[in-house]
Amino acid sequence: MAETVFVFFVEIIIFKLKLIYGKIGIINHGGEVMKITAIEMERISVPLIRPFKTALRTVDSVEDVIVKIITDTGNIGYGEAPPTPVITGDTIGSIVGAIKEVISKNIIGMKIEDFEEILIKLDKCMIKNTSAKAAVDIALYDLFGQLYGAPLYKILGGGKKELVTDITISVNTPEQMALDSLEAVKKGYTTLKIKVGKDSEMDIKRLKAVREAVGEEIKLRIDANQGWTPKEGVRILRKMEDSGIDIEFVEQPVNAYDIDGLKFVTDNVYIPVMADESVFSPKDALTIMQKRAADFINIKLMKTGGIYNALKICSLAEIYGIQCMIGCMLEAKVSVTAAAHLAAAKSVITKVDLDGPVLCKEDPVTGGAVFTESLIKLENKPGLGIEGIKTSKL
Ligand SMILES: C[C@H](N)C(=O)N[C@@H](CCC(=O)O)C(=O)O
Ligand SMILES: [Mg+2]
Repeated sequence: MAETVFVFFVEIIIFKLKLIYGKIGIINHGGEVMKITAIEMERISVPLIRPFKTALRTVDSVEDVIVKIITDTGNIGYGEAPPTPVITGDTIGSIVGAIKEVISKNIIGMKIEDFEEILIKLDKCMIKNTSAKAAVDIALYDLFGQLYGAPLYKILGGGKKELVTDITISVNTPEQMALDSLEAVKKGYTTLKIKVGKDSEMDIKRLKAVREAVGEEIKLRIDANQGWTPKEGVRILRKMEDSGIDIEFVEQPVNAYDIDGLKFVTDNVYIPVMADESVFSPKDALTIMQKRAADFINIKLMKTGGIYNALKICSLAEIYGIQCMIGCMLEAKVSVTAAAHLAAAKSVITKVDLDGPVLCKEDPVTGGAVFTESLIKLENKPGLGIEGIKTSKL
């Protein structure tokens, strides 16, 4: 414990020194290559304010792997990956195994200066394992920002410094969901993401109760997390339309692999449909866009394997004229900061579901973006601006 706290403070001091000396030109990365010398992994365990419940699972805490990419210049790039077995298939063990046994062996010794080469290596060195790849990709982008002394959103071409996120209301009884929604609105949230997909008749009652509680001004988006069959989805959504409950969009009404079923829902309701679990790779996104199987795409770094592939989905969405949401799993501030930088840089990302950090009881991360309920503010520090993380050993 004492050792972890010591390392934490030393990391903060090193970071501050780099900021000071970087500013007055003593550290000039202009001529440096920044070689990767090691990849270390630790973990964070953060209790949630309340249980997070979806049609797929119930979780009480964030249990994520923290990745630190160490370089010969003393710079550290930070990344993070949550185990989300029901969506990505990844566990703590699989994330750690993929990084230790495959990814590290492929990228240690490479230069951050040769950025695209490293990202291609990372993408190609193994299939699947998108959470492990995302954690490493995020740490690489952090270092890339540090190498050129600019915050990631600027490196990605963006100028926006603030975002507004929704907050998720877990699936519970209609009464409980109405109370939770009201509490969120009192905290300043203007958009709520309502979890449904468990018992279709009850879902309509849930939505009615929430709408009654929060009034007409609050935007409601719903997420069924694959909970309905295509016909069931159409029936429920039409009932919602008929009862006049205004819904911004519905996320992933049907099974992730049922693209025809997703299209069936999209074609048969007015409420716009967003693909979430159906889209991991840019190829998945392209299929959805070509088939017009959904109206929107939810981009999550843990599904794409990081920013490198997320950018490709953004480009496809620009070409096809499809708006995207940036989402997250149960993630703390490191990976959600990376997602916020991406969203700030891409105007095709018009919707934000980055509530991971505000669902947590504690914040183990110093630095990064500032999360104040619905408001996310990006800092002007190099890369992600992470200063230190209270971690424990794996
Ligand atoms: C946390 C975020 N608002 C969210 O709902 N993300 C996922 C589910 C994440 C999980 O189960 O860890 C989603 O389906 O959009
Ligand atoms: Mg979803």
